[in-house]
Amino acid sequence: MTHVAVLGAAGRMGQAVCHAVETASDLTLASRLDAGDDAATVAASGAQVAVDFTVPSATEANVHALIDAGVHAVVGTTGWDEDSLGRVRDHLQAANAGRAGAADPQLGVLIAPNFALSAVLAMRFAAQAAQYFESAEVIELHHPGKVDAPSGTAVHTAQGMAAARREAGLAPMPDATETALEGARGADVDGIPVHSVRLRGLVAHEEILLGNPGEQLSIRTDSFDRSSFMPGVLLGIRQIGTRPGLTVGLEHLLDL
Ligand SMILES: NC(=O)C1=CN([C@@H]2O[C@H](COP(=O)(O)OP(=O)(O)OC[C@H]3O[C@@H](n4cnc5c(N)ncnc54)[C@H](OP(=O)(O)O)[C@@H]3O)[C@@H](O)[C@H]2O)C=CC1
Ligand SMILES: O=C(O)C1=N[C@H](C(=O)O)C[C@H](O)C1
Repeated sequence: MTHVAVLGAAGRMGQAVCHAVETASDLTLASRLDAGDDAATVAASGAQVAVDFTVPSATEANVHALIDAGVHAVVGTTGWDEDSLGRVRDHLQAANAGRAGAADPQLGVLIAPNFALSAVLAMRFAAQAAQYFESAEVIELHHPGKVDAPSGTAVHTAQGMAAARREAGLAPMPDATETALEGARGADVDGIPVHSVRLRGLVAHEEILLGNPGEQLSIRTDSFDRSSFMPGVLLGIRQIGTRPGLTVGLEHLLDL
């Protein structure tokens, strides 16, 4: 039986994760934490794994506190960049070196921009397709309660496509626009325009558009309900104990 703590338990994702953990026969919900609670206290609740769906401003400090407390972490919160990921990687390396040969397990942290299978596949397909098209843009569409823009998924998608374009030696995308209003062409993520829509009724959606003369490829992922993220979160909880160090992206846990 794996004991699980949930950080951000009262939030939209936190509530769904608590329910998923409570209904899984191999997991026990050890503690629920929210704003004002100290992440270091999860070890006292007996949790071996903590799940973080909080806010971008809190998640990195939570993860460092969890590493210090000797608890594996599964993180869906957005806001990570190369610097913050590097700090977690270094912290884990030092912590695990200190635990080498000890009875305590080596610690793992999984940080995934998106836990939905459709989104993970969309990102993979977009990176595969990117080198074959002159033009590429990303449109992400979310519920209006979302605190950040662009979405972590859109940033990860655009970065993967930009890397594939660079490796293939593609020229910058054609774009003769003289922008009259700032923002009209979206945010620039490694040269790929990313557009953010916030609309009541939506949950989490993304469309990747790739264009060539006379043709277009559209790749679309829709999370109509937060249940779409739960199989990925549960997979992360079940596997993180056997994956020491930092893993970024659910694709590494899937047989894709
Ligand atoms: N990777 C993925 O698949 C997914 C990622 N996300 C991401 O997950 C994050 C949460 O999303 P969502 O659930 O919609 O957001 P919510 O705003 O609904 O929930 C966030 C919760 O975290 C709480 N919180 C804030 N600070 C802390 C802290 N220091 N410690 C513990 N809890 C804290 C908030 O409490 P209070 O309101 O009192 O401040 C709130 O209850 C976002 O970054 C979102 O982008 C969302 C869906 C899927
Ligand atoms: O805030 C959300 O809702 C979501 N956030 C993540 C993101 O920013 O990519 C994942 C998903 O899109 C839902």
